[in-house]
Amino acid sequence: MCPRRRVESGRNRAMSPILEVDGLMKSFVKKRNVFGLPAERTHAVKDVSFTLEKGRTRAIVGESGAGKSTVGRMVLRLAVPDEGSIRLFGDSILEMSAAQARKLRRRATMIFQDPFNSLDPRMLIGESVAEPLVLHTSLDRGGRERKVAELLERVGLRKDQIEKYPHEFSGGQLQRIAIARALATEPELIVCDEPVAALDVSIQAQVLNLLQDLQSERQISYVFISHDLALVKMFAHDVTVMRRGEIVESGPTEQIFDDPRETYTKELLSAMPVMNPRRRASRSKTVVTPSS
Ligand SMILES: Nc1ncnc2c1ncn2[C@@H]1O[C@H](COP(=O)(O)OP(=O)(O)OP(=O)(O)O)[C@@H](O)[C@H]1O
Repeated sequence: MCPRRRVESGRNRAMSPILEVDGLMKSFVKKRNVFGLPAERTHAVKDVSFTLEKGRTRAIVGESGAGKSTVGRMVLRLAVPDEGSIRLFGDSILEMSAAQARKLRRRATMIFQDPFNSLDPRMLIGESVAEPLVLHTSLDRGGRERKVAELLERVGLRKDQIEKYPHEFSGGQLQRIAIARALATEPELIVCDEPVAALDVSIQAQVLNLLQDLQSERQISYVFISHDLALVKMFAHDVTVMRRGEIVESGPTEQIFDDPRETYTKELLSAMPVMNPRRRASRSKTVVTPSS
């Protein structure tokens, strides 16, 4: 079911991070009193720090409500942390003006779990993919049409599908279209929030293979949010395990899967489905080594 991680060169290891997240805190109002003032807060993210290098993938894993999506949204300034700092491409995104943050949308973007919801049902596919080009580039109509055709072809769709609506596609095709749209401005970072969770198992591998190929071609970095450890094992170079807003453990994928330090990580791993239960005992020997 999972794509095979292709072996790449190790040259990125020594690179300085494109993303540095330090001491992030975020709470939400859970309940308000009769005067409308906050009475109870959810501490969604507590002291979260990690880095991500160019061309690499950091998975953020953990059970529902662990704070994974909130971290992903803060990385792109779609949510503002209460405390902490985020440096993206060397700049502090929390200190940027709104105009600078808009420019950042060219270089850093997001793919969501449900591609149908992330595409406007009333817009033709070609229009949806062209939208970021209208917003962020000076390409003229002809240039945009050529770029959209090239993007759709790259993600495995035909040019003639440009003039169709989202409801005419399968879930896997829609996620490919959402990826084409995300690629339009040639981003260097994509936050992928459960990008294949809504897809059939057979389609998950195809979409992840596409993301991996794009990473190899374009040196894109991914923050890969998932609760599916089997996919994370195949796809990520580094893993951050979260629970109740906090980091439990962080490290290279092979260390987290082969030699987890924390009880919670061990529990998560032991709950991981195994294709053939008789191989459970030897699972640690079958870990696919991510590129290093
Ligand atoms: N906009 C919001 N308003 C209020 N509470 C929120 C908001 N966003 C997230 N939360 C709360 O913050 C906590 C963390 O949520 P978050 O969605 O980040 O977790 P998650 O690990 O991504 O979960 P899931 O895998 O279910 O998406 C949860 O308790 C959630 O209810």
